[in-house]
Amino acid sequence: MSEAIAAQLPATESVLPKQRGLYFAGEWHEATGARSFETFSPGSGKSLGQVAEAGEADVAAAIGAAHAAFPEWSAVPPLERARILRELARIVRENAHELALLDAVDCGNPVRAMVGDANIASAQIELFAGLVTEMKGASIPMGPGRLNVSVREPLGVVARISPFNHPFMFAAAKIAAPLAAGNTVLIKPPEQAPLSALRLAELAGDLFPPGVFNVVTGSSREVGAWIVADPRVAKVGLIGSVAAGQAVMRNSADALRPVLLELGGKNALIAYPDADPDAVAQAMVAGMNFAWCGQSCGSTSRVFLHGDIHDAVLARVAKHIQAFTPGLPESWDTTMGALASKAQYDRTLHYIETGRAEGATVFAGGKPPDTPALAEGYFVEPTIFTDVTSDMTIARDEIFGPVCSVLRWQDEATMLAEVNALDVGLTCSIWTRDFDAALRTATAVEVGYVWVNEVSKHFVGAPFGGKKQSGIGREECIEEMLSFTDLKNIHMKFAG
Ligand SMILES: NC(=O)c1ccc[n+]([C@@H]2O[C@H](COP(=O)([O-])OP(=O)(O)OC[C@H]3O[C@@H](n4cnc5c(N)ncnc54)[C@H](O)[C@@H]3O)[C@@H](O)[C@H]2O)c1
Repeated sequence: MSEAIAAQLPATESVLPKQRGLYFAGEWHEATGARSFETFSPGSGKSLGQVAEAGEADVAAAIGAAHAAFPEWSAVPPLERARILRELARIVRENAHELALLDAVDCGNPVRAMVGDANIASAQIELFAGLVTEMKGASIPMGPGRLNVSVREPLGVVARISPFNHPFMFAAAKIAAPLAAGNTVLIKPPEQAPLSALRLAELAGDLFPPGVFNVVTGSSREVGAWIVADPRVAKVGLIGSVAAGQAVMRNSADALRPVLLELGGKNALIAYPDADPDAVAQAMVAGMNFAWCGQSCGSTSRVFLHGDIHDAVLARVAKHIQAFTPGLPESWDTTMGALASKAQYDRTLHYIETGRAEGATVFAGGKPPDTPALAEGYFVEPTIFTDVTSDMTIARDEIFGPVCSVLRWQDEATMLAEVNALDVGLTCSIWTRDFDAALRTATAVEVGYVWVNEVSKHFVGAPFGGKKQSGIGREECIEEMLSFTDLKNIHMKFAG
């Protein structure tokens, strides 16, 4: 089976985008001064070529194109916008393997997992295509001869800035809601993995009138900062770290511009004494998203095991963790890829050292693999620390690497206080057969997304987002689309 699919995968060179420039106003542009930066494959260390390095004037030109296209696009009837989005979804689905391979070589995640990403992107685009007529307003009966209506209007230029862990999925899926609502978009893909956004523009850019969909690339955070500084941008949606979210919000203050922020997490998996130890062991591993080296905002990297089942769960973890062995991302059989960059690799190894130094026990992994074929890439084995306490650094910081911390608990109130002690609150996974405990805990945890006897999965249409410093706003649902609209109230009085 896997051989047959591997045979269908195109050669890596053939999936690289030919265009490496900036895409705006429906055309490809060189960056000012023909500046560029090099992008590398984190699995092999090999160069994947040059990509345009946008300067401030280039960013301004791309925003100008999006701004100029807004009146035309916002006037396109909703069902026509939906038709174009469905066409986009079809193109994404038809090219899922090619796009997945491109992401695999550029960001290090395994190709098989990235096919899933492309299909999720497609499903989300279809969701928003189906929601275009739900951009409804309301009316208030104000009496005879009067009509009071509230209408929803698109905002204008929406900027979407994304991180490296799901490059294509974020490029494709995150444009759907703003476009469905009649906004134009500018995307800024991650500096570590910019290629799939360029390929998206190659494949689908001409579906839209010029200026409706635009892409700018760059190797530094400045590019994102220039976007945020431009007063013509009506809303910024950022997926990234808490620090970047704070910067975007701060820099949006002068313009009094709304922001949509999907930021980091240090999420808890909580297992009660009645939970099935094998199911919890499996969930511990699944919740870490080891396929993409734990580089997922929703990863449940703090595992709170009740003392009664602590040892029984750990006794079953090895069996499940075996499913994840670091391998070359472009190989169909690979179940766990490479970290996205040297910075992520160094950061992960640093936290592993810190965990050891602070007295936690390495239960699994804890080092790069010994495989010679992986020596040039940024690979780290799936790592589990036991004997972790809540005051340890590895129990507090988002590592964004394949490192899971296991904590033992006895008293529910103490455990919940520890779960809620951090400034972030994105997801939580609760394992119990006791309905009361499940509901009590789901209510008590200060997060935006809770699973009971499930983990890791997202559900198209269900609101995803964080509380506290994990973000502002919700995505993957109708509220995401409505967040790219504003309400206008119109009161009419008719003669006679
Ligand atoms: N909540 C979610 O849905 C979600 C999903 C994926 C990743 N994340 C988070 O992303 C982080 C990992 O990604 P990262 O290290 O690439 O994040 P990052 O914050 O360093 O970068 C993310 C993006 O923001 C840009 N950026 C950085 N600083 C900026 C600024 N001051 N102004 C404008 N743009 C700026 C970067 O260029 C990049 O495109 C983790 O914290 C992770 O939890 C969150």
